[in-house]
Amino acid sequence: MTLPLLVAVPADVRAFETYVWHCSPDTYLKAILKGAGAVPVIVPALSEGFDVEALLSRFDGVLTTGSASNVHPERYGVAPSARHEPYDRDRDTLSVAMIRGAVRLGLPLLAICRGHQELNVAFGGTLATEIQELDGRHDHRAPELPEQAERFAIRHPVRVEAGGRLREIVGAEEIRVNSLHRQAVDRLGEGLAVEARAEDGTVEAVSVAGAEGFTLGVQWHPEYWVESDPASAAIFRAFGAACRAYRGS
Ligand SMILES: N[C@@H](CCC(=O)NCCCC(=O)O)C(=O)O
Repeated sequence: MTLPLLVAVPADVRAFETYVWHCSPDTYLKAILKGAGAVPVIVPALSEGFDVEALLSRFDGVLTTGSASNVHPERYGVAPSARHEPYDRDRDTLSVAMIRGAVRLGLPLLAICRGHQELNVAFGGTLATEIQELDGRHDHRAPELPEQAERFAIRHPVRVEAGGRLREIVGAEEIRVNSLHRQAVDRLGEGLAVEARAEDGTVEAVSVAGAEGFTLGVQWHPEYWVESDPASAAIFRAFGAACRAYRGS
């Protein structure tokens, strides 16, 4: 029997009906299955109760998802304000630990949107909030439309840096991406390399320079169109291949 590839996904913590849930949107889980050929495993945000790096030794990759919640600004030395809310501090704790552990172990890491921001913070970087209010910046928030497919519609170009990991994956100097965020990388984390930028300079993708394993953070959402958009499919294919290679290593 061949053991399936397993990808760890840190849960969000949400209150719903009369319970607190540890959960993750199905679009990421389906993209891991269909795009990377791996089985997603949601890890509850209870990392005070277990050794995260020991847990990661049971996995072949890590994917950190997007979320409407924001990384708590105290994690990057900024005083909290209503402009940084809503928070999910248990998600912060688990996700940052999984990111650092994955990079240390050489475990493939794909970090998406909030996950991309967590990657930057995990390496000592900072985030800007409400970037649409900053001079010269575009509005990167989701359009206020009812249909999810309209909110996640592909709508702006990003320039892919020459010679980087992402350029190798997508094979193009420009791709078009979707955008559903109001925060973004401000000061780049120690040892991170910019892999793509939007026209307004927003950092849209990063990698960990010199990392042993596959590491890619993207501000957009390749999971949403993984079955129809070539660049999205290429990202998940490369992540899956890295997980298979890691399993074989
Ligand atoms: N909260 C952060 C990260 C944004 C993000 O992960 N968006 C995912 C989709 C959220 C939605 O459905 O609205 C930020 O705002 O920058």
